[in-house]
Amino acid sequence: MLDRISLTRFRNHAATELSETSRFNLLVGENGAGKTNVLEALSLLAPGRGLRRAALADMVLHDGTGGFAIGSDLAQEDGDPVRLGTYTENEHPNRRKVRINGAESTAAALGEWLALTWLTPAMDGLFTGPAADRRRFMDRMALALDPAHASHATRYEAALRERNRLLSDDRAPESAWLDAIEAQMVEHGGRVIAGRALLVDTLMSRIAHMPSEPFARPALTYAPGGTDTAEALSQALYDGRARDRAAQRTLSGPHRDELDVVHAAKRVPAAQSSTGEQKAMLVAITLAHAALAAQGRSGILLLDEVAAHLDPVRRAALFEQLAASGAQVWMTGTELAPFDSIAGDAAVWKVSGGSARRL
Ligand SMILES: Nc1ncnc2c1ncn2[C@@H]1O[C@H](COP(=O)(O)OP(=O)(O)OP(=O)(O)O)[C@@H](O)[C@H]1O
Repeated sequence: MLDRISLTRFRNHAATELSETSRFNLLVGENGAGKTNVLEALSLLAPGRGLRRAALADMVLHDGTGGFAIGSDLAQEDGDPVRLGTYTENEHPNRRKVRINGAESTAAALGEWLALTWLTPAMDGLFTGPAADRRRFMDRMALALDPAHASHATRYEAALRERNRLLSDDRAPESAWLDAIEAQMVEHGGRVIAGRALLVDTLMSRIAHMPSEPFARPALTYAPGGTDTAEALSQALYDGRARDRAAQRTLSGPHRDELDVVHAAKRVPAAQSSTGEQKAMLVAITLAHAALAAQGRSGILLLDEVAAHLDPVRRAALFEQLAASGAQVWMTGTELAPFDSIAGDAAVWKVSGGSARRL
């Protein structure tokens, strides 16, 4: 469990400290108060770019001097808490540094301590938006099963850009060059394909054990972009050279993957389900992911404006599942009322103007 969370010059928080935290933590306040900023700060205690995928330089308090700093104590069952911290410095506003127990460390090392999962309003369009968002969603979740997944995805993308550049060049590309680039794409793309397939299988086996009511249970299918193994990718790239050169881009590979999501009971694609059903399916995926991510690590769930958007029955079911999940939960809302049933057991802060007051 995270405790003694401090935000220094982070977004609109000049100096905010949250201590005596609980399993359930509620941040309530008006729009623009700085609630999501607290969740974003927590999300930076994990590898990656945080829940807004924003540039680090944008996170420093406007008009402030120096970088930002985020710190927290991670309680241990036996022994002293582990001190986790991440910060930027004035000279390098886009480079983040990490300290664990005071010693310089890496963002990847944070992932060995904490398993962070989040659901934010920005994800509401996940099923209806571009496939690239769903691929990124799969890749972020796949990190829970293979910490190297992100690096394979990045290196595949880099090789893909290089192949596309060669294909769109006026001169015909040398086949030796294509051989070398395709070898890179196969090495990393093969891992991306395997990682996404394993993720979807693992999520589905967890979702299958969830009650089908009151949440809409989603059925997830990984739909590879033409190739479902490294060997098939290798062959498809080789066979597709002439076709891809005519198209001036690579037409098959994991950059064309899809994540198909269907409302399991109604057999309706998630993209055609109601807003509330889509939210409920996202909640189910988030809970399944949180459970698989937390194995051997402390699970932290960040739910931004989720509770108020569910009807009372689903909200009660959400709280029940959260309680059973074992994760530390951070939720935001503009009012306390939707949290009435759990507020008595929760740590509650009123957030306003970039500061937080314990209620
Ligand atoms: N780098 C920054 N420095 C200062 N303020 C910032 C910075 N980045 C964002 N803000 C401010 O933070 C506020 C938004 O905070 P946040 O998104 O946490 O609000 P919220 O409480 O979650 O609100 P809502 O209920 O509307 O989602 C905005 O007023 C925004 O201008």
